Order: sequence, then structure tokens, then C-alpha cells
Amino acid sequence: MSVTVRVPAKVNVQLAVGAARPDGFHDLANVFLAVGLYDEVTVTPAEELRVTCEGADADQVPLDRTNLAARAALALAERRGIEPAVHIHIAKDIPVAGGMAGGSADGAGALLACDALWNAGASRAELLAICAELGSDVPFSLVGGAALGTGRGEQLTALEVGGTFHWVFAMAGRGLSTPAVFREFDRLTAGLDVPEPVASQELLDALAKGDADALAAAVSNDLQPAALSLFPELADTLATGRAAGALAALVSGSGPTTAFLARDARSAVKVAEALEASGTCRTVRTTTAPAPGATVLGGTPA
Ligand SMILES: C[C@@](CO)(OP(=O)(O)O)[C@H](O)COP(=O)(O)OP(=O)(O)OC[C@H]1O[C@@H](n2ccc(N)nc2=O)[C@H](O)[C@@H]1O
Ligand SMILES: Nc1ncnc2c1ncn2[C@@H]1O[C@H](COP(=O)(O)OP(=O)(O)O)[C@@H](O)[C@H]1O
Repeated sequence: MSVTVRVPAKVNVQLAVGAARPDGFHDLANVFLAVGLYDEVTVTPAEELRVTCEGADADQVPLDRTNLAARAALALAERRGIEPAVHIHIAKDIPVAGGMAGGSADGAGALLACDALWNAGASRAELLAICAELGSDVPFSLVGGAALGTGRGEQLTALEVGGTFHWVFAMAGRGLSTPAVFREFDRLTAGLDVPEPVASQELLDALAKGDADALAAAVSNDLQPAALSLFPELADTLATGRAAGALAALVSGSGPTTAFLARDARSAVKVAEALEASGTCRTVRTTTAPAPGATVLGGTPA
């Protein structure tokens, strides 16, 4: 018997970042939107814990116990006092170290899949608590849709989304480390008064109405200057998408993936073609949002 779970990537339509806390994390007002790029995580009983990965970025994914999917399986097994004897296979379509929460998606996916495989019967609240221990972004990968994340991003409030948004994503030739981008944020804001992070009401209203123009006017990412400081070439990618008619162009989370909001599917294709022709990025994907959270696709019998 095996169980497969499909989990979406995310873009942060607002990422307001406060000053560094004593524990090194930053308080956030993090408006997550799940987008239609997915990893699939399959778990199958095995002699011992083992992780494999396929996909264009597979060589950048750790296959030891630091993999977030392995950590999720270990966390659930420990709570239930059972052996984590499982083969976790990740079919990876979300870029690695791209600011789209691919590792978090695999953590949430493995957790949900192991819960089903082992008949562990974890409640939604227990699953969310384990997700929050694994990483700030992991709870959102479980729930999907759109949500406001406060605290370090792990305390979620679901948000209403009143329509479909068209997005184009440009993947960069290399990754960016999330801690390094937060450190650069600290360096760039040293000596400045960093305000408390607050969600923008205009942005929440735009999401609720499904209004792409209003959403484009309201998107913001406080980590973007830090990501651009570490990866200046991203400015060319952003300019290319804007010139091709994107309503908004921003760095996704800590980057370096860049995200472009388009008015409709036709405009998204035009933006994607311009990005592909520009040579300013590695690959380009078009998709829509919101996408559902981690979903069990089904299993195969023993
Ligand atoms: C920036 C965001 C935006 O959604 O995502 P990515 O762009 O990386 O996908 C997240 O805050 C990333 O969340 P996640 O990748 O789960 O981070 P974690 O494993 O919890 O933390 C990794 C490191 O990032 C920094 N960190 C993370 C979250 C936070 N609120 N403050 C921080 O300072 C800390 O240096 C921490 O040690
Ligand atoms: N299942 C996983 N998939 C991808 N990366 C993982 C995974 N588990 C751990 N990692 C580590 O997490 C780092 C961040 O990866 P990822 O979650 O893809 O990016 P981001 O935090 O920018 O959204 C990677 O460089 C890798 O070392």
C-alpha cells in the first residue's frame, strides 16, 4: 500500500517584516497565496526511512534526515511511538531554494501521507502543530488557499479569495538561502525604526474581490531589497515582466523566483514569452491561484 499527497507552492502577496526578535526570527504579516505548481509526495512501507527525489532540481534536494519530508515522518512516528519505516518519494516540480516553499510543501505532504498510511488519526490541530515545529511556512502548505500568517508566519487566519488570479513565475539560475536574506534585511535596516508588520486592508479587500488591478496596486515584499542586494540581476527579470504588461512584478518571498501578476490568461502568456526570450531567467511557468492545500490523491493497495 502507498499514499500520494499533492502539495502546492506559494507566493507571498504581502510580506511585511518586523525587527529581529530575541530568538532570531522576525515577526511577519505574511499573506500567503497557494499557486498551481505542485510537488507530489508518495509514502510506501519500507525496511527503514529512505528518501528519493525526481525532477529537474532533484540533485539540490538533501536525501538524509534533514529533508523536511523525513523530519515530518520522524516527528509523527515519535509522537505515536512507532518505527518511521517508510520510503518517501518526492516528485518535485517546485523550484528548490526559490522562495516558493517547496521544502515546506514536502514536509506537509509527507506528514499527511504518513498520517494516512499509518492510520495515525492526527487531528487537524495536531497536524498544524507538527507543521509549525518543522518550519514557519509549513502550516500554510497544509492548508493552501490564501491565509494571513502572523508570529513567524505559522499562526494562520484563512482569507477569502473572490476569483482566479493569473501568475507567471521566473525561476533563477541559482537559489537564495532564506536565513541569508533575513540577515541582509537586518543589515539594510540596521539603525532604522522597523515598524510592526501589519496586513494591508487594501490587499485583503483585493483578494476577497478577486480584483487583479487592486491586488497589483497593493502587493509588497519587505524582503525584496535584501534579495535584490544579494542577487542584483533579478532587477532585469522584474523589468522584463513589467515591460511585457505584468500588472505587478515582485520577488517571491525570500527569492530568487520572481512573480508576475497578469490581467488574464492571454496577458500571462505574453509576459511568459517575453521572459523566456529575455535570457534573464532559467525557466518560466504560468499558473493560477488560489490552489488547494495538501490533498491525498489516493493510494495503491498492498
Ligand atoms: C521567507 C518566507 C516567506 O514565506 O519563505 P521563503 O521565501 O523562504 O519560502 C518564510 O518566512 C520562511 O519560512 P521557512 O522557510 O519555513 O523558514 P524557517 O525554516 O522557519 O526559518 C529559516 C530561517 O529563516 C529566518 N526566518 C524565518 C521566518 C521568520 N519569520 N523569521 C526569520 O528570521 C530565520 O533565520 C530562520 O532560521
Ligand atoms: N524536501 C525538500 N525539498 C527542497 N529543499 C529541502 C527539502 N528539505 C530540506 N530542504 C533544504 O531547504 C532549503 C530551502 O529549500 P526550499 O524550501 O525549496 O526553498 P525556500 O525556503 O526558498 O522556499 C534547500 O536548499 C534544502 O537544503
